[in-house]
Amino acid sequence: MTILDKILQQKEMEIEQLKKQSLADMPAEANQVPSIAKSFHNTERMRIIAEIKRASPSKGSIDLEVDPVKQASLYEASGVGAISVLTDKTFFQGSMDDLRAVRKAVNLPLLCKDFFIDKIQIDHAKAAGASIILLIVAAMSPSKLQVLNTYAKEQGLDVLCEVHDEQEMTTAIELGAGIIGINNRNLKTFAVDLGTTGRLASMVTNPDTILISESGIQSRQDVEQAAQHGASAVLVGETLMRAGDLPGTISDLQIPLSKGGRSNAR
Ligand SMILES: O=C(O)c1ccccc1NCC(=O)[C@H](O)[C@H](O)COP(=O)(O)O
Repeated sequence: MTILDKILQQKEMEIEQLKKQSLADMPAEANQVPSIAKSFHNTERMRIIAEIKRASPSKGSIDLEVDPVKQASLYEASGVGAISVLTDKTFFQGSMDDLRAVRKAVNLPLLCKDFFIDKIQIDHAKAAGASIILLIVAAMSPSKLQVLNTYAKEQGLDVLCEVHDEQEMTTAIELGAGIIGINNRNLKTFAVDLGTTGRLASMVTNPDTILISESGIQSRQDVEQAAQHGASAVLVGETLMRAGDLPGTISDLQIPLSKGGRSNAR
């Protein structure tokens, strides 16, 4: 059984519990933040989606003591374009409370980074203040992907559709995904290959698609490589969680996109 299979098995159990809980909605104004779909278009510099990541299956503990509000506020002050909050408890030591607290502290788009396989999870993410949710193509059938994608959009949420191989990219394109995350990490083996972004990005012909390179980004050189392939954003977790000089590290990664981002890049 792969780690992704184990995570999804755990999610099935959590979903049963979620169905028994009632939802306390966030105040409507809490979700009045610019959407990634709008703010990442025609960007003149690489947008950073900075992740709050206490631990992970591949790396174990990263920073178990992190204060998510303090970290998110530092990210915002450093000029990131969005914040990703890992809300999974079992494998990443995160929580929906983290997302809720961060929502109250910053005025940026928030990605609820979890393993969505049911509408009820989308309801909870929205209630906690998410502006965008993650749909991992490898985690479900194309028909379920379509159902959850439609449902999230009906709730006013953006969707980050995550792919790792050619077949998944074909599924994302057929879905009409406007925001595609190319995960450089294989979620079954943990192997990271930054070349994944280049390989899969070349399949995307719609110049309006926002491409995000995810995982394993450590340096300005890595970001330059992602930019060459049309990415206008990078999702960075561990490197920022461990950075000694957070503003300096973020500034270093925000490279200029000379042609004004992907829409003008082809
Ligand atoms: O990070 C993991 O070990 C992992 C394992 C299994 C499923 C998902 C996993 N990570 C989620 C992510 O997508 C990353 O946290 C995110 O892309 C940032 O990656 P990094 O910059 O390498 O911390």
